[in-house]
Amino acid sequence: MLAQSCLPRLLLRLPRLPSLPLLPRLRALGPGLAMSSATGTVTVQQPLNYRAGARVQPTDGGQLEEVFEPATGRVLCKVPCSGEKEVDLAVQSAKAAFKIWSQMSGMERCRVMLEAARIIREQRDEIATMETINNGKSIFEARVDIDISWQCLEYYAGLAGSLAGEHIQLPGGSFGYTRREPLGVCVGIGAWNYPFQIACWKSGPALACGNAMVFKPSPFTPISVVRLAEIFTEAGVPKGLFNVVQGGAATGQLLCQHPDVAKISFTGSVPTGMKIMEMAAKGIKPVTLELGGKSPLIIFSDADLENAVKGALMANFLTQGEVCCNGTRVFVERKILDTFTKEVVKRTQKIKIGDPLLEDTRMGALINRPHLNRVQGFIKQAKEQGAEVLCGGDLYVPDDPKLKNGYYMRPCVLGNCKDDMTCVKEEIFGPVMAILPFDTEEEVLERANATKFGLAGGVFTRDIQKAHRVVAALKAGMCFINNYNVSPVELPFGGYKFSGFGRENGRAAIEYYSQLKTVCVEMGDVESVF
Ligand SMILES: NC(=O)c1ccc[n+]([C@@H]2O[C@H](COP(=O)([O-])OP(=O)(O)OC[C@H]3O[C@@H](n4cnc5c(N)ncnc54)[C@H](O)[C@@H]3O)[C@@H](O)[C@H]2O)c1
Ligand SMILES: C[N+](C)(C)CCCC=O
Repeated sequence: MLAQSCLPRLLLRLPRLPSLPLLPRLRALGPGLAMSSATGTVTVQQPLNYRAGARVQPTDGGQLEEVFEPATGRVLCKVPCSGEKEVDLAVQSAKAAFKIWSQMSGMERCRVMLEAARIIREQRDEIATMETINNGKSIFEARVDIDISWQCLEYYAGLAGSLAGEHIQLPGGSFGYTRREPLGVCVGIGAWNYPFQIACWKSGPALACGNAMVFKPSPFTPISVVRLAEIFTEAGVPKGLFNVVQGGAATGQLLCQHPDVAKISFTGSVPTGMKIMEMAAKGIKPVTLELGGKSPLIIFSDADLENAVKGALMANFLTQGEVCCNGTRVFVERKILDTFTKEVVKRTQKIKIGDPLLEDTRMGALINRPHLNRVQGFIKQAKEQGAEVLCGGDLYVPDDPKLKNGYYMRPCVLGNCKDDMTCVKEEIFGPVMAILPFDTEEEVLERANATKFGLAGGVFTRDIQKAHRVVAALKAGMCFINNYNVSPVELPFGGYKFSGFGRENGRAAIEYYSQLKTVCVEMGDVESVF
């Protein structure tokens, strides 16, 4: 399914890289990860904080967070949460590197970032393997994530050399100009569904603009971002430009409240986003919020059915459905409801679930046991409220004994859904699609927009006017016509309403990682009022 739709566009334009000999490939995983390519065999021993160009143990590491391998339920490592002292050391390290990096020309920054992109590309399979082991998504998808990651750094490297202000003529030969300047030390806080990619979506524009960064990944997925930090150092950024602190809410709060932090870029849930915004308000810090969603996907009866069905699966089942912009409310024009539903169910049942490191797996394990239970709870409640489970929704136990404690479930399609059901209103963040029939364009738009969220939306139709009319009326930041969940880094991504504000990717992100200085130049004498 994925191979036929988004991948050619994402990948085929890339020239092939020569494959690397085995030893450098293993070394590329970093000294901390003794890795074979098999699920259930990994150990992580080295420190996962990164400061001043090296892996470090936090000076005041507190509580230990267990990190799981979702495919097996094994503990991969225990990571100490960073305290106030470690957070301060990371910020000071970033502050020192900022002085050097911000004085470099855009072209100099471009070269370093291109080298980082090249290294990621070269080590794509190894990084994807780490991501799969720690997140549970299929290796097939993780490779796409890593491709999007290095493309993001390449894109912002390209912009770094052309960041510029304006020249404005004023009367009498006077003039003004603007300078686009970096903000300083930016904090990135990430969610667990796209650990490496989120770190690149934040560090790419931040570093291109001349900022430094301290990044805190989710405590569930602390592993791959440290590799990104090492790659930046190998590529030639000043030591301390990109630092990693590990921890959960308490560490995140210390970062947000640190007086030397100039900006916060957050990806995560709405409730945490509210707290981040409050902390940012107290420090008058600009903030980017990439939050959750419950996005509509509208299928009109004139759509190409084959594409619409593929689009609905793309909109719901990538990364086990743990995707912020998923089109989980699938509105289907009543005329094609039965045909569409039958086909969607048929293809959903064929999705290969299991060991995420196997090449033919298309759905791996959910992030952890509590989250799997939460998703199961939504399905139970949906049934109680009258929805019909058309397929899946139950736990899946793979035959392979080493996977028996992994967090697997069968992707679920719900029929007989109503707009006021919990499964239709709340973000489930799991592989659960709700199908909702509609009759008219006006009606479906009203219903599609009747949500507090506004991250994404999609429409499938062959009618070009209708397609553009519908997306213009959707109150969502990222809209798709005749596809879903493709993510070219050239396009800005971000939400409306409770889904947040600010943008990642595209030129637009530059606005959120820089500030504008205006310079007014007098060419004549001062005409004083006094
Ligand atoms: N819009 C997007 O681009 C996007 C992308 C991915 C995920 N998401 C959203 O993220 C959510 C799932 O991710 P999650 O469960 O990791 O979210 P979460 O809000 O629980 O945690 C996100 C991050 O915030 C940190 N954090 C938690 N409390 C904090 C606090 N008080 N102060 C500072 N930091 C704090 C966490 O440790 C983690 O690193 C979903 O709602 C999903 O839609 C959005
Ligand atoms: C790469 N995707 C599929 C567009 C996901 C973006 C990040 C949201 O969770």
